[in-house]
Amino acid sequence: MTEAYVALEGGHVIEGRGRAPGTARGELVFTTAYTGYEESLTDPSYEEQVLTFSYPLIGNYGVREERFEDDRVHPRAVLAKELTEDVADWLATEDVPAIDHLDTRQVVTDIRDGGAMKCGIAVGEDVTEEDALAELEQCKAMSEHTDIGTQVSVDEPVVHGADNDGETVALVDCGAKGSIVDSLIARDAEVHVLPYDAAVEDVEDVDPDVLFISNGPGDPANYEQAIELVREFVEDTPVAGICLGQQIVAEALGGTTEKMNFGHRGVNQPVLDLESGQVVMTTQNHGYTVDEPGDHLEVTQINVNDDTPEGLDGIEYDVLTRQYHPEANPGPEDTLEFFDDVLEMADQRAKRAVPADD
Ligand SMILES: NC(=O)CC[C@H](N)C(=O)O
Repeated sequence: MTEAYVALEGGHVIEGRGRAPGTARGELVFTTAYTGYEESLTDPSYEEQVLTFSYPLIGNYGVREERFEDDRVHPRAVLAKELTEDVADWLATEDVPAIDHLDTRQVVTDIRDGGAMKCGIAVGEDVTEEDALAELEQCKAMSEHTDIGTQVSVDEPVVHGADNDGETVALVDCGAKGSIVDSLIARDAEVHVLPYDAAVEDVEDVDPDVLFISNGPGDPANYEQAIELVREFVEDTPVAGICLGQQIVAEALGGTTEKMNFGHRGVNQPVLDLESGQVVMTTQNHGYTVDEPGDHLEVTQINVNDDTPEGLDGIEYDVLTRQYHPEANPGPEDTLEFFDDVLEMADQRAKRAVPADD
């Protein structure tokens, strides 16, 4: 019989039904997303995390590659109340341990009370509680994954939309979701995807209209090179960022970030635009947040639930960032116009740089 154990920080072990074998460890988090499991499971931002779905049935519309955000599953393991055969088989093929028939309400309550925590997972014919505890023992805190970018980034620059006539984007790939690239290409941008540790010269070679910092896993403070790029280019080049990108931009420009208790992960996080007064529903997946924006950035959007910064604008620089995922996938498409706004910012800047001949 397949055994399946989750060892929680503090040593409490819970038992479930094994659906995909293996051992794993990671930061235990939950998402309230009720659809979009293929997109969430292939989102590189979940690297080094163990993902619990709070929605009880996961997999009821199958598994289709065209909905993937990357070419592999990123969470180290998956927990749910009920996983369908399709999803369990997919995770087994990907060597990602999966457990269901757990009381996920209790797991979510534990995370809400204790914060995102370390955990150890063991699933297999003859694994024991001790195997899960041994994984927990070796589990690192998220901030200790100091070079996590190397696990999720391209190794070499890749160009998408080379025939496009629009803005040239240098996208620093800290674990970019495919939909971010797709959203830019769909707006006629030429997208140069650069490694997370790209040098200043690599960006200069692209000569971009906008420097765009992607989403990605882990602690923003560990992306020192991307922070440096923002500092280096922000005076002369518009800068944009999504999720980790917003945090990196804040770190670069005198702001601060902090770890949240259990973060925001779901597809119905309400965000208020402070200027228009409009509230939109957003997709989110983050465990860190901007604390202080610093003197060069202004908070333009906030989370309705806890007032954390959701959008930043540059005060004297051309900067536009979002903490949520405007590209959706999964989730509501209320915020896709962020990409239009970023490309418009780049276009306006280019026009200012080359005064019209009259
Ligand atoms: N989706 C993301 O980019 C996540 C950003 C960062 N790793 C966080 O957890 O806050």
